[in-house]
Amino acid sequence: MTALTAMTTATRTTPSCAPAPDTEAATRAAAALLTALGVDWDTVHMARTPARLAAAYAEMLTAPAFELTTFPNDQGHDGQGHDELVVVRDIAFQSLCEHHLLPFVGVAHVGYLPGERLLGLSKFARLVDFTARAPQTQERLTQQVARQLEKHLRPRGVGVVLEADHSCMTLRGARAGGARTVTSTLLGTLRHDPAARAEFLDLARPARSPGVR
Ligand SMILES: Nc1nc2c(ncn2[C@@H]2O[C@H](COP(=O)(O)OP(=O)(O)OP(=O)(O)O)[C@@H](O)[C@H]2O)c(=O)[nH]1
Ligand SMILES: [Zn+2]
Repeated sequence: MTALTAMTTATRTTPSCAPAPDTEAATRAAAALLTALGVDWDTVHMARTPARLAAAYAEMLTAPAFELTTFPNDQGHDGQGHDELVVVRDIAFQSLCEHHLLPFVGVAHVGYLPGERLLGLSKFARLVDFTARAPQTQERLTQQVARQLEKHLRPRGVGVVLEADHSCMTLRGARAGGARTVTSTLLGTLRHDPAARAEFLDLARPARSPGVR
């Protein structure tokens, strides 16, 4: 099958989006919050700060729609398709912890053992970004990315590893600067087959500083 044919037989799925934010109401609320916190924002320099704050949160909470394009997995040797792991490492993401609405920022390593469908490579990053733009916990974000891949690709296995710095834990509160949280969700063969699990986790191994074992 040619690449062109594969394109024409790709299936596309547009994930559903949250309703558009009411930026005027958010701006009024941001002004009230700053006032309640004792911040004198009604100055030449800060007059637009409530609007900027509202816009910043609206941007961080609004997921851009995209199409989750998949292709038939029939282009390998003898039309057998690709039957080994596909892993996209180091996908930068940012989200907001649902407890403090402060950012947690890190990288995602996402992979799968293909079945009948292959995913367009850019869609790993789009799916992570789409899922991250909401009040989240790292655990739920990890699981939601994995479940979306399972639902749309019906692969033999899925693996997702996220590493992130939570600013609610590093910039305030515990002030555990440098602490990094690692979460994983493994499904199908990657969960149950020890060799496949080990191979995926090796490929998705959290980055280590030079000299750290
Ligand atoms: N499991 C999990 N916890 C998170 C995540 N993001 C933030 N938290 C935690 O949510 C908890 C909220 O705890 P609370 O005691 O209600 O909030 P708090 O008084 O501000 O707690 P401190 O952060 O310890 O000062 C904190 O322990 C946060 O570190 C996440 O993605 N997953
Ligand atoms: Zn938090």
